[in-house]
Amino acid sequence: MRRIPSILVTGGAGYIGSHVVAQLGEQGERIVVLDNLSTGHSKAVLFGRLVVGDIGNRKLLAALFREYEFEAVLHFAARTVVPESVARPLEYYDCNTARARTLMSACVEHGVKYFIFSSTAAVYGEPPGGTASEHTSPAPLNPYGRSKLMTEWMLQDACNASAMRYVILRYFNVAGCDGAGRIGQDTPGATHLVKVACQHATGQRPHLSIYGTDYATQDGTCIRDYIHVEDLADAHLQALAYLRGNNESLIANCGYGHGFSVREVLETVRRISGQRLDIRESERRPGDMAVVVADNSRIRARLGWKPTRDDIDLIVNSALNWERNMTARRTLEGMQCVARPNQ
Ligand SMILES: NC(=O)c1ccc[n+]([C@@H]2O[C@H](COP(=O)([O-])OP(=O)(O)OC[C@H]3O[C@@H](n4cnc5c(N)ncnc54)[C@H](O)[C@@H]3O)[C@@H](O)[C@H]2O)c1
Ligand SMILES: O=c1ccn([C@@H]2O[C@H](COP(=O)(O)OP(=O)(O)O[C@H]3O[C@H](CO)[C@H](O)[C@H](O)[C@H]3O)[C@@H](O)[C@H]2O)c(=O)[nH]1
Repeated sequence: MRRIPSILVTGGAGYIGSHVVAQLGEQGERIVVLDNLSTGHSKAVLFGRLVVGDIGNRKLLAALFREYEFEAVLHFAARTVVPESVARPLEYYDCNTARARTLMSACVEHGVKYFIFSSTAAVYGEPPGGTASEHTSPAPLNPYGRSKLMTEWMLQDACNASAMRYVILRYFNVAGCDGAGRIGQDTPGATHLVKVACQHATGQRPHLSIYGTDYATQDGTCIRDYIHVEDLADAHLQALAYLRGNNESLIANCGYGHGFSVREVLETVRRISGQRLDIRESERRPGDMAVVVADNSRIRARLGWKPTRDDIDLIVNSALNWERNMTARRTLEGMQCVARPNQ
């Protein structure tokens, strides 16, 4: 039987993966999404076939690789909540490292050409001076970052020993959603600042906390490099084109190269939403770094990546629109539930 040429996207029902699937689909790529729906949602998969299953399921992988000829694998599937990784480290090493190994092994066995891996700025820990370039030595401070760094190393070793090539993208702080409002960040238990601030501004959380106001920054709060999810999705399409262009494997940071403090982000959410925010100043969150910003010169030079949404107002606006739509949808679903018994 002739295998169907396709691209495999693991975790494609999740926040970032679903945005990449949308862009790949719009470009006419044939896609198979493999997702166990632990934090993802089937309705977020706008293109391609969704296979509900786990990246660690060897039998399922064997069946998929028998049916499809995967030219490339884009690997998003992971556990992603840092405090949870501290409390339950072995679950993170299992999902992010051990199961990734099972996936990689199937890729090498079946001659996948390209592997694009979702890594994280968390591999840098606290970069000296606050800015991380790909030359900065990785020094992750939590099990999440370590589980991703181990997978980077495993991927590099697997590619060195085979014909597979990789792009490892180290994302900084991802926020915002699809410009058309079809998909967004719907990850249960998300702890990301922009997400929780927009949830508060739309009445889904009673208050907000600033974790630490005594950092050595201008206003005492932590600084991060917030990147719009659609600019990040562009980087994946460019990474795929780069690998198809017969270029060598690459590690690249994905961030804008400048940051905003927690207070600046919250002030933006207040201004754009027009809502008064109930903000409480709390203790530092364990494991937080004062400043984490990307040196993005490599991704610009090597992938030709030119972000077009480097605007905190735009990021917050799109995240707010998503939360408003979600709230409206839930209200409607609630009304339908109430209406049904009387029908
Ligand atoms: N969100 C961020 O700010 C951020 C920053 C840096 C890196 N990343 C990385 O980006 C990737 C995507 O993150 P996200 O924010 O979209 O998270 P997410 O939780 O929304 O998406 C992860 C997806 O993977 C699926 N999944 C998890 N374990 C699986 C498994 N064993 N088998 C199959 N599917 C599985 C989930 O159901 C979900 O759909 C992750 O690898 C994460 O480490 C995210
Ligand atoms: O309710 C909140 C949530 C966050 N913060 C602060 O806001 C900043 C950003 O926190 P996020 O949780 O949004 O993001 P992190 O920088 O902790 O980590 C995120 O970005 C990292 C990359 O830098 C990793 O990829 C990680 O997976 C992802 O959660 C931190 O100083 C945090 O203390 C608050 O003050 N209040």
